[in-house]
Amino acid sequence: MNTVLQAHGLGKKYGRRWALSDCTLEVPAGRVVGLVGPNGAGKSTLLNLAVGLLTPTSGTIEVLGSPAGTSQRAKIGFVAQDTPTYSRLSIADHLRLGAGLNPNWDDSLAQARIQRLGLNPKQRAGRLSGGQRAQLALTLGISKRPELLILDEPVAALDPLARREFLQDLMEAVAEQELSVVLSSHLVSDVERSCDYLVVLVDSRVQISGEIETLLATHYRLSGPRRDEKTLPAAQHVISASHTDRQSTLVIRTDQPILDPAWTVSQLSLEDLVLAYMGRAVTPESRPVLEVQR
Ligand SMILES: Nc1ncnc2c1ncn2[C@@H]1O[C@H](COP(=O)(O)OP(=O)(O)OP(=O)(O)O)[C@@H](O)[C@H]1O
Repeated sequence: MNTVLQAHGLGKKYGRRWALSDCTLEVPAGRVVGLVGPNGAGKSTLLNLAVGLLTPTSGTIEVLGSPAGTSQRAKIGFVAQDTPTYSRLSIADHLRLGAGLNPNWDDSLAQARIQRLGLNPKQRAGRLSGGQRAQLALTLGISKRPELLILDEPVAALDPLARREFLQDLMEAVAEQELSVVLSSHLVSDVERSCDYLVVLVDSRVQISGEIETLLATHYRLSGPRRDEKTLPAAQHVISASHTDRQSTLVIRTDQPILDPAWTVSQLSLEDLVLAYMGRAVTPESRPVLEVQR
């Protein structure tokens, strides 16, 4: 498998607290990866380690086949969570800076995007709205023609229409430039719309990662008469369980047919699947990374 991002036992500690720990992950090339998880799960920490802005306390991380670090920067486009821009510089200044700093800079792409967005190149970045700033940051990220684009909650500040346009632009860039993308988001609907690969990070650990299509085809909701989940066949891995006096509802992962007629079996939406993993307490048993690929 050709990977753009590979982490083994990766950890980052601030003082005595682990922001990310024991993170093992492989992200294949050519994907648009959605990284989701609750606040404080470690998403930004993972992305900052990937772009070399942080150094690991433990473990390793490789990006595009080499250890993450400064030598990789030209190949990676990064839009940080707060979409940093220089408030006193104009949009045109930002594009000039981009051209000066990036060997593969595509100026016609950058100019065309700014024009299509209806932004005035003379406008100072400090005067742009949050959404416009995010669009400028995306333009800078895409126009350096990276092999990997990493976006940390790029749409958080955008209204629903601007969000949709932003993601459409991103999809176009993916189709035109053959780049891989990793984006973190709290909005599963956005991930569903734009991503084909999912990583769920909870409490600094990867809970599941895999192709979204495969994940949806291997997870089910079972409901039926109350039952102890320990009595399920070994091939049915329980992700979440809730019980009333008479009824049990389980989310399970399996690649085998479900034969027990006592269960009513239904498919999960991506949101249900994410919530099932997000709600899971991190216990020693839930720690192994579940990698689902076909
Ligand atoms: N510079 C820092 N110093 C100390 N602790 C930090 C620092 N940066 C992050 N942390 C802690 O590390 C943990 C992971 O933070 P991180 O920002 O990676 O989470 P996140 O998943 O991106 O969260 P969110 O969805 O809220 O943006 C949190 O508990 C956070 O408080």
